[in-house]
Amino acid sequence: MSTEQSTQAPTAAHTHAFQAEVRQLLHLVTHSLYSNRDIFLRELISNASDACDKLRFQAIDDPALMEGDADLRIRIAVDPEQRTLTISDNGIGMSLEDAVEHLGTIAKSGTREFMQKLGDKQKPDAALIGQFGVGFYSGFMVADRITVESRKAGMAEGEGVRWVSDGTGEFTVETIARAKRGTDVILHLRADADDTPHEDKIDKYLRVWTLKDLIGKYSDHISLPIEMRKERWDAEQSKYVATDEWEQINSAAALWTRSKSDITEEQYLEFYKQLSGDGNPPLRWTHNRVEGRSEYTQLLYIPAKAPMDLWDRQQKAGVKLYVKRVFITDDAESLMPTYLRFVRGVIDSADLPLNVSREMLQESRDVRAIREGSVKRVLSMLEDMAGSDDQAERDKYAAFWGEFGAVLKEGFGEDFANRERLAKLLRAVSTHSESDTPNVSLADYVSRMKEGQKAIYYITAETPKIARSSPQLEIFRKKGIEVLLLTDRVDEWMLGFLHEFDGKPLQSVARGAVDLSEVKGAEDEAEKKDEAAQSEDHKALIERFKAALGERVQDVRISERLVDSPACLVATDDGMSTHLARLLKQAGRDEMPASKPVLEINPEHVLIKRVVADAAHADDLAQVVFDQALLAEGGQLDDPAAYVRRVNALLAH
Ligand SMILES: Nc1ncnc2c1ncn2[C@@H]1O[C@H](COP(=O)(O)OP(=O)(O)OP(=O)(O)O)[C@@H](O)[C@H]1O
Repeated sequence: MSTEQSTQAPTAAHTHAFQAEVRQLLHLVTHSLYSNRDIFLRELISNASDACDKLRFQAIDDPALMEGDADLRIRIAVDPEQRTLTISDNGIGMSLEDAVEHLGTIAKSGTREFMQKLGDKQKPDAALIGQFGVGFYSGFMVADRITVESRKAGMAEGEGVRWVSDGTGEFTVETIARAKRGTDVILHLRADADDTPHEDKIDKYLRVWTLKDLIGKYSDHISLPIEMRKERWDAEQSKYVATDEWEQINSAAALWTRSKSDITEEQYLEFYKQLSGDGNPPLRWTHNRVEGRSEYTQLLYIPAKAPMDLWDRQQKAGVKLYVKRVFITDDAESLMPTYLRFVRGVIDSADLPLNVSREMLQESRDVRAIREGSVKRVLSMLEDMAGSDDQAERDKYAAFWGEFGAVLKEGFGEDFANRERLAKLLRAVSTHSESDTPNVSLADYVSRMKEGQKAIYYITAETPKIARSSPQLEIFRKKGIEVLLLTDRVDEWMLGFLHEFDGKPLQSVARGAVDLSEVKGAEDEAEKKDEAAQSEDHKALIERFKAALGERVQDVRISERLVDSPACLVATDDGMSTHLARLLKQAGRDEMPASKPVLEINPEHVLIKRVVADAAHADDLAQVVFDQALLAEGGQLDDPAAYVRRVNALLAH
C-alpha cells in the first residue's frame, strides 16, 4: 500500500450493499427464526473458535503471527447500560477486504442455492432453515446493529477494520487503529417491546447466568477456553458487579478427546449440529480411540438427510482432520472416499506431523490406515442398521438408503476391497413388491430364486414405472421370476463393477438371449411348441423385418421373453444397453456411438402376423413396431413425424 493511500484510508467510511442473497437471508433471520434465537451465541462462538483454529494452523509455518500471545481464547462481555453483548477472540482476524467479502456475501454454495430455491417465500419452515447454519448473520436476530472490529494477524496496528450494519440493505467499513489482533463482534441488542413475554425478552442476553447457561448448552465442547468476567457481590448496590478478572465457563476439552462414558447423548447431538450445520439429528455415530500402528480418534456421524450439495463433487469433505487437537483441514479428501462424502465427523491423529501438507496427506501410510479404519466403521454402522432385529433400525436404514443409496453405489467402482460388503447393503425396487421404495436386498432376492434359476435378473430404466411396463419383463412375470428394477442414474455404471452376488451372476433382462429353460415352472411343458414346423415361417418373418429396418437394427430374432407385446429391443451380450446409451447422450457424451439394438418379435402377436399377411403395408408396420418398442422403454424417436405419418397411413387403410 502506498503512503498516500494509508494516510487517507482511516478517515473514510465506505458504504457497501449486501449481496442479494444476504439481504434475503437477513430478512429470514429477523422474521422467521424468532422461536430459537438462542442459537446466535453458538454461531458467533463457533466463528470465533474457527478463527483461532485458523491462526493456530497458520502459525505452525509462521510463528510470528502469534505476536507473542499464543493463549487463544474467546471472551464474552456484557454492558447492561449500553445494551451491548461482545464476543471477542484473539484468532486470525480480518482485513478490510476480508470483512467486505466475508461479511457481505455468502460463500457457501449450499446456502446460496438454498436461498435461491426459497425464492420469494417469506416464511419458510423454521426446521428447514435450521438445516443450515445462518452463521454470523444470526446476530441480527437479537441485535439491531452489529459492529465488528478486527485486525488480521500479521498486519500493522493501523490496519484494523470497523464494520457496521443495521442488518437491512447495507454495511459500512472503515480502517481503524487496533492494537489487538483478532475480532470483537459487538451486538447492540434490540429493545424489547413492553408486551414481549418474559422468556422471549432479548434483555436476558445481558444476564451473565443466562449466557453461562447457553454456553454450557451449546458450546461446552469448544476446545478453547470461553471466558467471562468474574462477578462479585456488591453489598452497597446489592447486586453482582463484574470484576477485572476473567473466569473460564466451558470445560474446553474437545468433545472427541473425552471418554465416551463422560459424554451425554445430548452433547453428541449438539456437537453434530455444530459440526454439520444440519438441524436434523443424525442416524448414528461412532466414537473410538484406535490404538496400534496408527493412533487416532474418530467421531463419525451418518446424517439423516442429504445436504443440498451432495451431488457437487467439488464440495469439501465432511470430515475434519485434527492433529493432536490442532485443527488442520476440513478439505482432506484422502480421509474418506468420495462415495462416503455424506459422513460428517472429526478425525484426530496422534501420528501425523502438524505441518502435514496436502501431498503428504495423499501419500501417507498413516492416512491410508485411518481411511481404511474409518470406512470399516462406517460400513459396520450401516450393516448394524440394515441387519438389525429391530424394525425401527431397519426403517432407519431404509431412510438412509433413500437419501444416500445412489452415492453409496459409487463405491462399487471406487472401493474394490469392500465390494462384497457394499453388495450386501444394496437395496432395489423389485417386481416382487408393488412398492417403488427400494427395499429388496440381493440376499432377499437370492433366497426367493426359483429352482433351476441361475442368474439374478434386473432391468435398468429411468423410473420404476417405465421399468415395470417393459415388455422384456413379460416372460419373467409369467413364470413368476423376480426382477430387480434399477432406476438410479448411477446403476448402469455400478453394474459395470457388480457382476455377481453370492456366486450368482447379475443378468439384464434386456440383454442377450434369455434362457429360462432350466427354471422349473408349471407352464413350461405345455408351452413346448413344434419348433421345426415353425422355424420356416419364422425365418421368412425375420427376413421381412430385416429388409424393412435395414441399418436400424443389429439383428432381428424371435423372442423368448415376450408374452403380450409385439416386440421389444434388447442389447447384445457385449453391447451397450439402450438405457445407458440414452444416459450418455443426456450427459452430452455423444461421441460414444450407441450400439444398434436387437429387435425381438413375438410371432404370436396379431401385429406381427399382419406383417406377413399384409405385404403392401409390411414396411410401414415393421417400422411402427420398432418405433413403439423404442417408445415403450422410454426412448425418443429420431423422426417422430415419420412415425405419425406411418401410423396414420395404417389407421386410414
Ligand atoms: N470471529 C471471526 N474472526 C475471523 N473471521 C470471521 C469471524 N467471524 C466470521 N468470520 C469470517 O466471516 C465468514 C462468514 O461467517 P459465517 O458465520 O457467515 O459463515 P461460515 O462461518 O463460513 O459458515 P457457518 O457459520 O455456516 O459454518 C467466515 O467464513 C469467516 O471468514
